[in-house]
Amino acid sequence: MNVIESNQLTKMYGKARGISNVSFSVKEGEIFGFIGPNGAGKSTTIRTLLALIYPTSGSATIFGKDCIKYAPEIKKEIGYLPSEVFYYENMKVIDLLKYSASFYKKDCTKRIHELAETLNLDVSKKINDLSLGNKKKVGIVQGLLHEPKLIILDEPTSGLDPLMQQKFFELLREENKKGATILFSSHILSEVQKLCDRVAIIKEGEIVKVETMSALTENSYKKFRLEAVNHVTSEVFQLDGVTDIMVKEKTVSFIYKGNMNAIIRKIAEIPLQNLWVEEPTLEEIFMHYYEKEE
Ligand SMILES: Nc1ncnc2c1ncn2[C@@H]1O[C@H](COP(=O)(O)OP(=O)(O)OP(=O)(O)O)[C@@H](O)[C@H]1O
Repeated sequence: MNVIESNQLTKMYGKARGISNVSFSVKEGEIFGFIGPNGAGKSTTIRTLLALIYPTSGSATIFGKDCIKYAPEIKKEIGYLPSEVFYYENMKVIDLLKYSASFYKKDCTKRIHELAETLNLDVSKKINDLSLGNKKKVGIVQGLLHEPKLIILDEPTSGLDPLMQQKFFELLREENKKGATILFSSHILSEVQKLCDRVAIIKEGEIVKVETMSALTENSYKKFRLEAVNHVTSEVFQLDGVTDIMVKEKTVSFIYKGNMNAIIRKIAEIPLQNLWVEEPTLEEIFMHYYEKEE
């Protein structure tokens, strides 16, 4: 079953593009990454799914129900951590969390204290006195205290130190093992790689690619780097499957996907000093997608 299904979702801010024709689905039990540079449309997509803003056209379902029409009902089963959190500064953390819990029918007291302990959050403090990272932790506890079936996180790690990020990821993996589906938006590739099963890449408001993490990182792409005896030009490497060519005097690098024999034959035409064949970093793979349609 698909927990989220977005169908040609479009949001215009007046004449300005928010997102256009965004279609993707998140399966039950998945940790799904949503990745793209600043301004790509991640928050707009998430806010539309949560009915915090309304789509200009297109539609989406969550748990099989229209996300706008059934928003109040759907939201009871969602834990949401927005990219920026704002609180009543004078409140104590515990009072804020109890207030958040009061919107749900179950008793969340035990879970609040478990989560606070895992994240080293002192719930007796006033919001005012918390650092940025600790405020973020309040948001995390708030998002998870009712043990939601779907967790939606918009750039959740900003402000968390590396150790806390690790704890937070462990927490998310535990929730996922217990059955929660997770939508995780980020512009940090390495953290998406650590956590997610599948990823959608969004660029300038449009989904460029949806792919499993393993397919993206494992087999298909190779990075070639070679040092020729003489100067070379990029024309030599105009071959199907070659992208991201960079030439600097006698050195050439490019990303290749395709038949290995074809590229090796091409390289063999050039007198070489040295040759490296490497796994591209996730950055290089993603840059390739970002740039592809320009
Ligand atoms: N309230 C708004 N009014 C007008 N334009 C907006 C509004 N919110 C977002 N936009 C525009 O919509 C586009 C998508 O923005 P969005 O915040 O969804 O991107 P994002 O991928 O979440 O980026 P970031 O990581 O920087 O938050 C951007 O061009 C942005 O300027």
